[in-house]
This record gives sequence, structure tokens and C-alpha cells, in this order.
Amino acid sequence: MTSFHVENVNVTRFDSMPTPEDLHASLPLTDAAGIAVTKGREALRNILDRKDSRLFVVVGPCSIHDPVAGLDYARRLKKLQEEVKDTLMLVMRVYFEKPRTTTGWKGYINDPDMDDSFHIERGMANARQFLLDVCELGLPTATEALDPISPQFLGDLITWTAIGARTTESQTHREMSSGLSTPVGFKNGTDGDISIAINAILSASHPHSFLGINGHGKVAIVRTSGNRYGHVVLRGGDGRPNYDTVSVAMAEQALAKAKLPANIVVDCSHANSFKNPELQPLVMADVVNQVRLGSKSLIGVMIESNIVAGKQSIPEDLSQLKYGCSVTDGCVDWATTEKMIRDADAMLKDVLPTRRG
Ligand SMILES: O=C[C@H](O)[C@H](O)COP(=O)(O)O
Ligand SMILES: C=C(OP(=O)(O)O)C(=O)O
Repeated sequence: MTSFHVENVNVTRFDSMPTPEDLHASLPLTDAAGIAVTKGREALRNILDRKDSRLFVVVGPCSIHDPVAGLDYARRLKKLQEEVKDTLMLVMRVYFEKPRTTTGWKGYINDPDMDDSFHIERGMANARQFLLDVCELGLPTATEALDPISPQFLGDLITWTAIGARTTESQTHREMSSGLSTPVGFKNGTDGDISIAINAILSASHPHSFLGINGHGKVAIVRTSGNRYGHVVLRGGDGRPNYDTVSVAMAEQALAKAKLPANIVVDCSHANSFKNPELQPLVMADVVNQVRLGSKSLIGVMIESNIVAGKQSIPEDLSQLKYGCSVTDGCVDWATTEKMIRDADAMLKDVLPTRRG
């Protein structure tokens, strides 16, 4: 028989990975972490169902690259959470998977050593350890679900999930979201189109059957029941912000037309601040002011924040990395983050008791 070289033409190698069950066995969910996740998801569902009138704030680094600095950040956030817990629910951004416009570092799971060695097996284990550490502090976590297989490894440690602007229109991500255990925020597209986020919420609310893996790492037909906690995240697009009152009213109308609850989160970063982190406090103050003035649909905000302001490129010699500074998008520093959150707390104290519906 003639042999044909027609399969895996562009694949150079398959390396093995531990199964999700292997990783769960070596890094099991602890009681403290399980409580943080369970309570965090319940609080978020209550916010989305309007049984809890607080705003939730997804806040933290654009991406995690140094677990020591990441935990330092988490401890600060945990303290702040106690201070503002009557008005705000803080959820730490713990992003390990970065969607790139073209190329670039794709995050801590894909390349934990940041040197193109791509030790995904170690990245996944480190990511699970980091999530466990954060959850054990009693802090809920938020992440972007980019790789459709990762949730089998990490999903039990996540409280809120984002589907990013580059993948909201993807059927694979909508199917995956229909089976995720957390509320899911769908970003508008990079061009500002919010209709793709609304279609994603509708799609993910239905049951789906699709290919995936099970806990044993075996290819499986995944059958889901649908996720009724999808909502829109406005992140601006096409060089324009979309957190202003008119854009929010248009999003409310589009949600009403699709017979979906008016649940809207504003991402203070990305196109809403023209990727200039220093503008994030202005966006946040504007959103909180809209809530003060009676907006019922704004239920959350996102902030890209780190210990140190700005961003840095990844140096060849990693010992040159600046501690607590983003290696992806620019962030506000810790002092600014505290001020943004404390100011929001002060502005919301007297209005939240009357905010329902
Ligand atoms: O939030 C992160 C970035 O905006 C996103 O990953 C795209 O990054 P890039 O345009 O630098 O590739
Ligand atoms: C990639 C991100 O955002 P977006 O999908 O809105 O670009 C992000 O929040 O890290």
C-alpha cells in the first residue's frame, strides 16, 4: 500500500499532559477554597438576580506572570474587601490565558518560564496552585476562559469567567460557556459590536453537545444544560468607549429586545480608556455616578490593576523584571486601585439600600 503524508502535516510533536484528575489529586480543592468559590458564586448570582444590590468589581493584573507578586496583590485585595464589603464585591482578576491580536506571550499556562519553552504541563499545575492560594485567602477569582480544555483543570477554583472580545463570536466558546459553573461575562467585539455578546448569551443559555475531554483526559461528548448567568461586558471598541449613558441605554435596549435581563458590566480598561491605564479611574467614577443617578442595569466593573503602574516588556534576562508590574496591558498601581475602590464605596453607601430591580 502506498503511504501518504497527509495527516498532522504541520504538527511537530505531541507531548503528554497530566489528566484533570491527576492534577486535582495532586492539588485538591481544600475546604477553605471550596467555601470561597461557593460563597463567591452565590453572591454573584444574587447580584445578577437583583437579590444583592452591591456592584461586583473584577480587579487585578492584566495577567499573572509572577505568583509571588500575584499573592502579594491578593493579600492587599483581601484586606480591602473587608473594608468595602457592604457596597462592593471584589473578585480578583487571575488571568492566565492571553488572547493576542497577532503574536506575543500567551500567558502563564502556555509559557510559565516566559522564554518560549512552552511548559504547558507546569504552567497548568502552577496556575492551579496559584488559584488555590488565592481562594484559600477567602478571595473569589475571575479568569478569561480561552482554551476550551483548561476549565477541566481549573474550573472548580473560578468564581467569574470572561469570554474575551476576540472569542465572544466563537461557537466553541459559546458551547463551553453553556457548561461552565460560573456566571459568564461576554465582552463586546473589538470593533465595539455588542450584538455578538447578546447572541453569545442566548447561545450559552441553551444546552449544547460538543467535543471535549472528561476528567480522565479522554475525548468525550460534553453535554451541557445551558448557563443562565450570561451577561454583557462593555469594553469599548473601534477606538471608542461605550460606557457613557447613551451607550449603556443602547445596550439595555438591545438586551430587552432579546428578552434578556439588563445586566451590564463595564470594563474600565481596553478601548474604554483608550488602553491608557491612567484613565481607568475616570471611567470607574463615571459608572459609579450612573449608579448613583439610578442606573439599575450596571451591576459590575472591571479594573486592570497591579502593584506598580504601567507595563514592561519581557526582558531576555528575567532577573531584570520589575516586581509587580504588568507584562501585558498597562495597569493602575495599588494606591490608585485603593482610591478607586474606596471612592466608589463612599459614593455608593447611601444609594445601595434603595437600589433594586
Ligand atoms: O488584555 C489584554 C490584551 O489587550 C489582549 O490580550 C490583546 O493584546 P495584544 O493586542 O497586545 O496582542
Ligand atoms: C483580553 C482582554 O480583554 P478584551 O477581550 O476585552 O480585549 C482582557 O481583559 O485581558
